[in-house]
Amino acid sequence: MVEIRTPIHVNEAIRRVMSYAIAGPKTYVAIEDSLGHYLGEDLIADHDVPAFDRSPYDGFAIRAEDTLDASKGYPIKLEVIGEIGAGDVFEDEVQANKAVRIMTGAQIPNGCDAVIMLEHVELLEHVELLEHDRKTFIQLERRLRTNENITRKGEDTRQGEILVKKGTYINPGVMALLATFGYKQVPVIQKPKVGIISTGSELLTVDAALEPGKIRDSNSYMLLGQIERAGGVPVLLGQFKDDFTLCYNQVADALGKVDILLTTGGVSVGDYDYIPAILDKLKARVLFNKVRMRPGSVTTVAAVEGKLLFGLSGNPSSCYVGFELFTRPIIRTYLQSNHPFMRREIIQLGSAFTRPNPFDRFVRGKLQYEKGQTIAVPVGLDKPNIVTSLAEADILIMLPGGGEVYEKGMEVTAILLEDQTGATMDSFMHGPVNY
Ligand SMILES: Nc1nc2c(c(=O)[nH]1)N[C@H]1C(S)=C(S)[C@@H](COP(=O)(O)OP(=O)(O)OC[C@H]3O[C@@H](n4cnc5c(N)ncnc54)[C@H](O)[C@@H]3O)O[C@H]1N2
Ligand code: MOO
Ligand SMILES: [Mg+2]
Repeated sequence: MVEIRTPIHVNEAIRRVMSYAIAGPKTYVAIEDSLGHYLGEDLIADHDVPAFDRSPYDGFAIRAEDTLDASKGYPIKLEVIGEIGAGDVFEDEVQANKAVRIMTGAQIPNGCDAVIMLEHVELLEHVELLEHDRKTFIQLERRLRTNENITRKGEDTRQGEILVKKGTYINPGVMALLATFGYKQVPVIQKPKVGIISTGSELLTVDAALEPGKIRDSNSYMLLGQIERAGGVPVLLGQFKDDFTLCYNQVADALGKVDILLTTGGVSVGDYDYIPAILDKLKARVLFNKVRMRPGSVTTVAAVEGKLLFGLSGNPSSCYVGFELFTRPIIRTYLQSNHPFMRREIIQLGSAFTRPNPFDRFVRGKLQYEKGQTIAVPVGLDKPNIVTSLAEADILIMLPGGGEVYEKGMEVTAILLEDQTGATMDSFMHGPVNY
């Protein structure tokens, strides 16, 4: 007798998986290696930025009050008493009617409260004076306000501000902040090790020549990319033929080596689909083995020895979708991301789906931009065994199950696969459109 499975709603499946989510520990990486990690502590400004008043231009630091009488046709003259490059400090207090030549980024000398750009002054050299007594003057024909052209201390940020919250994805901008505040070593959340086991006697290695009845294992490498995109460290544990003892031993052994384990294939009701029996023998707690979704309805998730084991479908598109919906938020929660779920947006559907489906559909699609409108365009054939559609997909178009048909131009929800901002569990499950 073929086992009859009871399908559960996608949100219920997510809830069950998330009840086993754990947070990973903190560790440190060199700032050079921090891109793509999740920050392990709040990044708090420990000093003002900038830490001193500085010049935004190459020009002359002056005292605004000395320019009160300047106007078009009525120039005033200031004596240039020195020069400061970025990184240098002018030690003396600047007195009335004096100016200091200053470069962009240099600290404003004491006594000065405005900067005039090089292009806005005329430089006068008094050659009639003796060589050793030569003086330089600038002439300007406009009045400057106090603090004009000065980048004020603390303008960018103030000491004590939380600039980046713990659990934020480290992008190049966050790296700039880490460097600004002297983080040679960056506190990050340790990335989870995610093991991949491919099952199937039909599978060939990537470098093998095709043989009758066989296919190359594409799921392992697809999952490798998905794990990295989610922020985990993929661990390829091999591909195994459909042999119960062999697969059981591999799975049991792998559980000790990784934080999260993924298997692909062998999860349905076929004669050689051994994953359910392996879970049984491992005494794993099966959270679900059928979800009201297409593709990926056979996705099975179990908890064993405190770890989650994701029995993903062998069909490439089903495997892909099962990972994104259930494994990705587990990886992101491990990374202590504040937004472990994928962002969803309401977008216009690019083509019609006129055959109703009782299950919720997650159609591979891509964002297309037309005259200021964003359109969710399905890519490739919408079948679970399809691999080619995955290359173009940057969204999953959600089409809720039931009797409904979907016309071109209707508003639907798209899940953004490449976005790093993410979403909370609540906004993912109950966003603007329910499914
Ligand atoms: N009688 C039933 N048959 C099937 C059902 C069902 O409910 N009743 N469910 C179907 C659905 S839906 C799916 S999805 C698949 C799930 O199959 P399995 O997870 O058991 O996977 P396999 O049988 O091992 O393989 C399915 C398919 O995928 C190919 N495959 C497997 N591994 C890889 C890999 N690493 N790289 C690329 N392609 C892979 C494999 O050759 C098969 O074509 O079951 C349906 N059947
Ligand atoms: O699990 Mo299957 O992918 O629903 O097609
Ligand atoms: Mg099967």
